[in-house]
Amino acid sequence: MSDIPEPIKNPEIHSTKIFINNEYHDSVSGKTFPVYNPATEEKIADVQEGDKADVDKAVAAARAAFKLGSPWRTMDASQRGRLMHKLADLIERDRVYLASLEVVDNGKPFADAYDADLGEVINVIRYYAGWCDKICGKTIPADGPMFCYTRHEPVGVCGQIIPWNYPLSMFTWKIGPALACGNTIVMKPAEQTPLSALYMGKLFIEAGFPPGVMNVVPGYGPTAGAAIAEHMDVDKVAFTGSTEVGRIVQQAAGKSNLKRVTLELGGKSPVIVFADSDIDFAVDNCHHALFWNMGQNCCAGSRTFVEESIYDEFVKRSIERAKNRKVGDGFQSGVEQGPQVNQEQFEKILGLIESGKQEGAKLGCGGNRKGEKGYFVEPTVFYDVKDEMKIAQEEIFGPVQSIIKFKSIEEAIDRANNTTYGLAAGVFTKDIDKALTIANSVQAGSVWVNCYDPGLIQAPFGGFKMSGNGRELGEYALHEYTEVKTVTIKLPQKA
Ligand SMILES: NC(=O)C1=CN([C@@H]2O[C@H](COP(=O)(O)OP(=O)(O)OC[C@H]3O[C@@H](n4cnc5c(N)ncnc54)[C@H](O)[C@@H]3O)[C@@H](O)[C@H]2O)C=CC1
Ligand SMILES: O=C(O)C(=O)C[C@H](O)[C@H](O)CO
Repeated sequence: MSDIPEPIKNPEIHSTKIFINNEYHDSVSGKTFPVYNPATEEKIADVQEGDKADVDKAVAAARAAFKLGSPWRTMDASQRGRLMHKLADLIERDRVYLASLEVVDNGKPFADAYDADLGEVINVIRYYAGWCDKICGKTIPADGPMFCYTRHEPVGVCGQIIPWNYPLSMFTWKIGPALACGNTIVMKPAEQTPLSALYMGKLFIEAGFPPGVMNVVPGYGPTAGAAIAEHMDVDKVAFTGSTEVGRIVQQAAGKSNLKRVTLELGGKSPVIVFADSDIDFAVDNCHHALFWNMGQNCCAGSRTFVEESIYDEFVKRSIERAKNRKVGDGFQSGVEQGPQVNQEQFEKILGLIESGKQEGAKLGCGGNRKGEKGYFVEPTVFYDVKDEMKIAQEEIFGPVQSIIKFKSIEEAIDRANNTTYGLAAGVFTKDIDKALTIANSVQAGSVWVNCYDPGLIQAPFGGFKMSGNGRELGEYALHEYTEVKTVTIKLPQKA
């Protein structure tokens, strides 16, 4: 972890308006919506509420910016890279402010926001800045007297709908590859956490991006989000969030203009711990795999499978670790866990904890709200969890660990795969054969061996099965933001 500076405990809110064409606008309807601090339940700001009419304006701006001959379309790719590096410089300059904004808006601990989230944000933009002038087509040895080559062209106007768990990280996972490939963007941040995305508008202006390349429309899902997914002039939509809404977005694309769709959805990711692993190391990693970011992580290790012979000891140590987890306001130093993002998530989690108790899982610790104010949940560990229990099947998205016993590797693989999800998986063992057997057998977009979610921005991330479509991060994400055009030229003769 880098040195963590002092946070700004009461960050001034600079941007609450809709960002279109490098200007801030009021909503067409005149409506606003409130944004709350989940640690205090107090209102932070009223934000302009975007809806279809605002999305139409943003799409028109993005379309104009994408027009052939526009400054963005005629800009050298290397210059796009320089703009992105400038944007990363400005985020670095404002890192403490942006991290503080994430704390008041989302609730996460400042040290995590500053180090992990903002660190990732800056790295992602720099990584994709480097790609801008390295996105190449191929020359193809086609039959006949032909000169055949491909161009990797930008898709066009990209709608991007993001969640609240990593407001600025998810923003940059989406804009990084989209900008590197030369697209224009209409972004809808989550209604719970729009503030950092709106502030980014200022940095886009300062970095020198042409108007209309980046547009941010805050608002609700079924209105502003749906307007993007259904829009006839949006060429691609990228979505991160619940599987339920992912399905709606894909249907909306199918019913409108068949826009390209990439989806990064929920998970119920297994972590398989074999008896030969270093038990303290495995306990600590499985703890972080689940409790990181208050459990609000699409790839949270939410089914901890532990081999029978070490099960009791593993459970005992996991409970001790969870009991020591420091919960509190994200601005307090040393805090590991802040509040859940809002009342809806808080109630969903408490409801699932209740179902675990009712269905007979054993409660090792936690199980309740913490304190009287703010959406804090006690770090909770269930053991003797059975596969058919709701807590082992549904995405909880909260600080609730479920520890499950297994006997053989074959059984562990079958049970790990017995889910509609397929986002990630972890394995802890010192036996390379076991590690590779699991890595080759689990249905998951990412498999981590003796680590969990190391956050490698150079490597692709995405889901098998109902955890999504397409890949984010790394070189793979570039394929999701380009159309391949084949150009064939007839030659007088083959030479
Ligand atoms: N994969 C992930 O990282 C995430 C998973 N989730 C899961 O989803 C559950 C519910 O959380 P929500 O915030 O309700 O997720 P959600 O899927 O409703 O929200 C994600 C984004 O989708 C937008 N949205 C909602 N309805 C839409 C629609 N009809 N058309 C277009 N966009 C729409 C929202 O405004 C937000 O920007 C969580 O408890 C968790 O299990 C939630 C957030 C992130
Ligand atoms: O929750 C999500 O949607 C993510 O993709 C989160 C990533 O795993 C990552 O930890 C974000 O920093």
